[in-house]
Amino acid sequence: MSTRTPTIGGNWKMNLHKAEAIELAAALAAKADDFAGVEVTVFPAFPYLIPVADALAPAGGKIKLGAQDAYITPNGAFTGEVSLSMIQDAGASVLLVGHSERRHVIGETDILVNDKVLAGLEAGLDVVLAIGETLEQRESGKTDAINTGQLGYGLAGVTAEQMKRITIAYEPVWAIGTGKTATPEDAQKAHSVIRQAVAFLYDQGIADAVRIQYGGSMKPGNAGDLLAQTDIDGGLIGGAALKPDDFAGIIAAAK
Ligand SMILES: O=C(CO)COP(=O)(O)O
Repeated sequence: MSTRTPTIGGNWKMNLHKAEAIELAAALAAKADDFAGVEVTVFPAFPYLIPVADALAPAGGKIKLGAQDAYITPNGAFTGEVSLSMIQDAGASVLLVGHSERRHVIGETDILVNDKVLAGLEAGLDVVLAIGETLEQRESGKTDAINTGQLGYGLAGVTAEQMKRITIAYEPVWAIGTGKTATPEDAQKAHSVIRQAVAFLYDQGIADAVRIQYGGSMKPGNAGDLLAQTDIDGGLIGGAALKPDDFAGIIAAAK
């Protein structure tokens, strides 16, 4: 049995306006005692980091605040970007990097993803590194090559000590927002390969300790079977994280 603490993230993406974000955060804060034993993080859109931090305050740190992205350099002339120190100032302690929507829609490269991982760690944040293959890559047999490649690029330069602050999110792109979930067996296979790759890059102890979350149409109804897999240590949730009962149901499944 794994000693890894399950970790469930709610990636709100570009959803919810201020009142809705506060309402959801307050509803989760009210349930925070039920989340004992599971690390829970929410990732609101940038403008709402501060009001969400305030709404989470009654949970006394039991729900972490994360940012969906940040730029790599200190404050300066970078129009439209948000710095690491700004997200920290707003209350975030976790940084999500390399989400497929940033890789495939916004066009972030492996090099920029790696720069963000290193800068986030350097700033003292915990970092969630998201990786995952597209449908075309899966159908052409490249799933493991893509995942291990994105993993290796993403972690380049990350020290063994810093690996304690890394969580990996395996999110098959074809399962995100589509209602198509990877089968527990397929997800387990991918997670196992990712863990072996961490052992290859670092050592077995680090591979055994790192948490690997699954993301892609995880819901209360399928979370139990996915989270029961040996190498699935949690979930990164999109759509179902916008509804407090669904998100709490997934957290309950992670216990
Ligand atoms: O992209 C995801 C989380 O980062 C998953 O999104 P869905 O749960 O909506 O498929």
